[in-house]
Amino acid sequence: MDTSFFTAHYVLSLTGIWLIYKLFQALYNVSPFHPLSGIPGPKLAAATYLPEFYYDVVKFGCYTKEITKLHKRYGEERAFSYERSTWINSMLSGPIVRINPNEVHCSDIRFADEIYAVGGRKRDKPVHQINGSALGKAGFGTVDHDLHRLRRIPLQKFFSRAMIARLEPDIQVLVQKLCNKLLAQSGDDEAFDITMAYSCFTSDAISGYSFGESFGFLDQKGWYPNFREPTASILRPVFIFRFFPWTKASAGLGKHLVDYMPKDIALLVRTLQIDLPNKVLKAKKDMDAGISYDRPTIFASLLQSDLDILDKEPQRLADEAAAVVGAGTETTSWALSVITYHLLTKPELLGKLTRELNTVVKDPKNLPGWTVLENLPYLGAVIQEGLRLSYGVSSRTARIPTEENLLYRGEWNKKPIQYVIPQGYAVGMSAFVTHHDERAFPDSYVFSPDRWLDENNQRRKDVERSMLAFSKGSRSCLGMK
Ligand code: HEM
Repeated sequence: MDTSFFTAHYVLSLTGIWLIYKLFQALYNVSPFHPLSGIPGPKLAAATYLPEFYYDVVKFGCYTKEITKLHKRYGEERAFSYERSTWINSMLSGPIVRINPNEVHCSDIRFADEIYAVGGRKRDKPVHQINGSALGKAGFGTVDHDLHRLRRIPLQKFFSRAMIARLEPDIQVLVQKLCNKLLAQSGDDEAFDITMAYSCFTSDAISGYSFGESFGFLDQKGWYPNFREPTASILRPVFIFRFFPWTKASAGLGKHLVDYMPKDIALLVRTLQIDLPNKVLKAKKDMDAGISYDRPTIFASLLQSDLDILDKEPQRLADEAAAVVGAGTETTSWALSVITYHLLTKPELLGKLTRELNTVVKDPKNLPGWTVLENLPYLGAVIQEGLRLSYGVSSRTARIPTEENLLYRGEWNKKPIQYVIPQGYAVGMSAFVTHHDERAFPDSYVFSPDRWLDENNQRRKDVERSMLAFSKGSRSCLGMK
């Protein structure tokens, strides 16, 4: 018998053993012995990752919509209607569903502070989720609670309200530049894509603040290149990375292939993989030579922090910087685009906002400070509504309570319900699901800033509590201010 027979036999045996192992694993996952066995949800999702794979990888990023349906399906209860003399489905939606063998999804905002806890309550990020990020060494992509905390502290100082307040004059200069360019363009008859304009603006603002030098996208003629499309392109394989983490190695090859990529993707890859690591080295050199700057860059702040020496290694700091660019630019520019779209298509809302702004803006070329603007109720409401309908991170973001079980108590269909989410298992929420909870946001697809204000034109704290745009707790957005 030849060696190819033995090789085929060996491969088939290994495949068989693997399939039997997977079968037993699936049986255990749906058995009463599994710690999540008490949580409602489809059996196939409890047994395997196949439904998530199908909706997120094959149908590309559709599992969130499917999760919305699961909340509806597993919240329905049959009740007899005496009026209609028939059985009907009642109950709005089930608050807790099992969406894969090791993860639970929640649609009840009242439970958010338990999931995304603060203080000493430890919350890891699930490895399955982090696998999707090519920035494993950034705080954003850190699994372990304690390590994440250490990495977050210096960034938290860098993005504090006081530090951001010092940035205000620079932002005003950029806003003026943006407005001048938009006004100049509005004279032309040609339509243009406002999301590109905002992407240029947010990239310039964040790079100027974080790296001491702006990318300069607003200075170029027109709006291209910018990082909007390239960011979408490099985020596309996220779901494949999640299921096949070894494919992430391909992300590191980018810098060797820049000469063969489309111009804008090459620019982003060069910035993230070549320019940012070089900036770290320069910041280190400057620091060693005793050179300091009026306003520190993100790298100088991290290098001067109490982080472990290994955590100050150039590639990790470059990952941290790339995470800030990734997390901050497209979220913010998309929120601005959503707001712009709704204001331009609803002149009555634009009129109301303009009237309010006119009470404080005497000269459009000399805008009042944020301390004045933040007191305008309708402006605040427009921003909140834009954040709600732009979702920020629309897909789910989960946490693992590593040292405590979480107890969900609620009342559904006038009956008390209770679930225990055992420690070590992931539980998450999605802005897309939460922001369309009709109990908190009636007619949730309608852009309606008034929902954020009460009859006295004051902010409605109860509605604000239902918002998940910046996530919550110890890993919430650092750029919120
Ligand atoms: C409309 C604007 C923004 C929205 C809606 C938003 C939303 C979010 C959300 C939902 C998270 C949590 C993600 C998770 O749980 O995995 C997050 C994290 C983060 N955001 Fe933002 N973000 C915005 C702007 C910014 C800006 C301007 C910056 C910085 C310049 C920034 C930096 C970060 C960082 C560094 C993290 C990771 C925090 C950590 O893991 O400790 N974000 N953001």
